Amino acid sequence: MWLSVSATTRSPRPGEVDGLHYRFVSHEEFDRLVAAGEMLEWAVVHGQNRYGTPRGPVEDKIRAGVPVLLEIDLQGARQVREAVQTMDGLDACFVFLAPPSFAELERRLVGRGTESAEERERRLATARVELAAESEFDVTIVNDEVHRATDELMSVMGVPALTR
Ligand SMILES: Nc1ncnc2c1ncn2[C@@H]1O[C@H](COP(=O)(O)OP(=O)(O)OP(=O)(O)O)[C@@H](O)[C@H]1O
Ligand SMILES: Nc1nc2c(ncn2[C@@H]2O[C@H](COP(=O)(O)O)[C@@H](O)[C@H]2O)c(=O)[nH]1
Repeated sequence: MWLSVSATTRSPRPGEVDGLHYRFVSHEEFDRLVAAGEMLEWAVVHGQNRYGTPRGPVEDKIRAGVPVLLEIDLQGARQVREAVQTMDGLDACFVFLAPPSFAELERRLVGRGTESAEERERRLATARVELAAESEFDVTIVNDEVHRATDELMSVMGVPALTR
């Protein structure tokens, strides 16, 4: 399994590494990637920053027969659903990763401590919109205990559970 590294115009949080967590790019570079058709999908997420999936590495992995995981928002998932329909023989499964409850989602976001109260409210508003779209997805996995949820995701993807 290969986890795609997204490009984003968001600034890195402490501890985030360019090329590992994201490719942190300027607005100009993001514009260039979009104009050159190098994004499989992209969206403005939480009404603020742009995030997108670089097309090349995903296509390389698919050609090599490696299952690819995209961790993207609802708008991106809708774009990928459209794109997949035009790609012969490609199989995609759309997984909705749900929090155990809205209160727990809020508690975790507060615990992460990376946003201002205003920014957090924006993210919670996005979460409400996304939770309302759960039925668009093929499978829901509840992110209660991280290792259990990861194992369930690996099972959906048909790959052996990660060794820990
Ligand atoms: N299963 C879990 N158990 C406990 N804490 C979790 C679990 N999953 C995620 N968290 C914590 O919740 C916080 C938010 O998770 P994450 O950073 O993955 O956000 P996100 O889903 O990408 O949401 P956003 O789009 O707002 O960033 C993080 O501090 C993360 O460590
Ligand atoms: N459409 C896309 N959405 C993406 C991509 N990478 C991440 N995301 C979404 O953004 C939020 C916010 O991320 P954060 O790192 O600022 O907390 C994340 O939860 C995803 O839903 C992408 O490539 N395309």
